[in-house]
Amino acid sequence: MSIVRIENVSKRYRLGEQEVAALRGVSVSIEQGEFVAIAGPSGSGKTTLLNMIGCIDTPTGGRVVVDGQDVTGRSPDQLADLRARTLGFIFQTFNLLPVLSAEENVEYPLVNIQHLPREERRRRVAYFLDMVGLTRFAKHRPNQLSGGQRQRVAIARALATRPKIVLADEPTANLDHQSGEGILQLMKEINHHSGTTFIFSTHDARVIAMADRVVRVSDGEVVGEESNR
Ligand SMILES: Nc1ncnc2c1ncn2[C@@H]1O[C@H](COP(=O)(O)OP(=O)(O)OP(=O)(O)O)[C@@H](O)[C@H]1O
Repeated sequence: MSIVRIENVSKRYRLGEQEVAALRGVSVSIEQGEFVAIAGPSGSGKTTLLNMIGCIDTPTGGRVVVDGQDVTGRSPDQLADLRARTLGFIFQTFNLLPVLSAEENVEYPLVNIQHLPREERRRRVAYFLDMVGLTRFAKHRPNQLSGGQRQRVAIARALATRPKIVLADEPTANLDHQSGEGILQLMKEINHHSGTTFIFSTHDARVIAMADRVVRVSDGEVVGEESNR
C-alpha cells in the first residue's frame, strides 16, 4: 500500500481578479521508505504539492490519501491530528524557535503528546541530537549555530515524534553546497537506516542526483519520473 497517493489533484489560487493554477491534475504515489525528490523550477508547484501531502492546504479537486486516510473533507482538527501523528516537517528557513536551545527545539513537538513521560522525552531528544551529530551543541541557541547545524536541529525535531513521513521543502536552499550535500547525505542515511519516508523539493541538480527517485514538475504538472537506484 502506498503511504501517499495523490490522485488527479488540482489547486487553484485566486489572486484578486486572477486565478493561478498551481497544480493541474497531478497524480503520484509514494511507497513507504522511499527517498523522493520533487524537482522543478521556481513556481512549478513543488511547495503546493508538498502542502497537499502535508495536509497544510486542501486541493481544489482530486484526492489526497496519506497513510491510508483520505484527507479530503477532513476537519482542521482531524488534519492537525494526522499531521502530528504521521508527518514531520523541515523548512528552507529552518524555522527554529530563536529563544530555545537546540535540545529544547527538538523537545518542543513532544511536549503536546499525551502520555509521553518526561524521561522518554529527554531520552528521545538525546537520541536524535546524537543522530544528527549535535550532542555537543545541545545547549546552543539557533543564532549560535551554523546554517547546516540549524538544519540538523530541524531534522532531529522532525524525527522526534517518529513520523512515517518527513516532508522537506527546499531543505538545502539556504545552505552552501557542501552543507547542503551533508544535510542530504544525513537525510539519506536516516532514510536507509530507519525506513522513514522522505519527500523533499529542490531545484538544485546536485541534490536531485542524490534522490532515489525524482518526480519532475513543471507548470503545475508532473512531466517525468526517474529512478536513480
Ligand atoms: N497562496 C497563494 N496565492 C496565490 N498564488 C499562489 C499561492 N501559493 C502559490 N501560488 C502560485 O502557485 C504557483 C506554484 O507555486 P509554488 O510555491 O508551489 O511553486 P514552487 O515550485 O514551490 O516555487 P519555488 O521553487 O519558487 O518555491 C506559482 O505561480 C505561485 O505564484
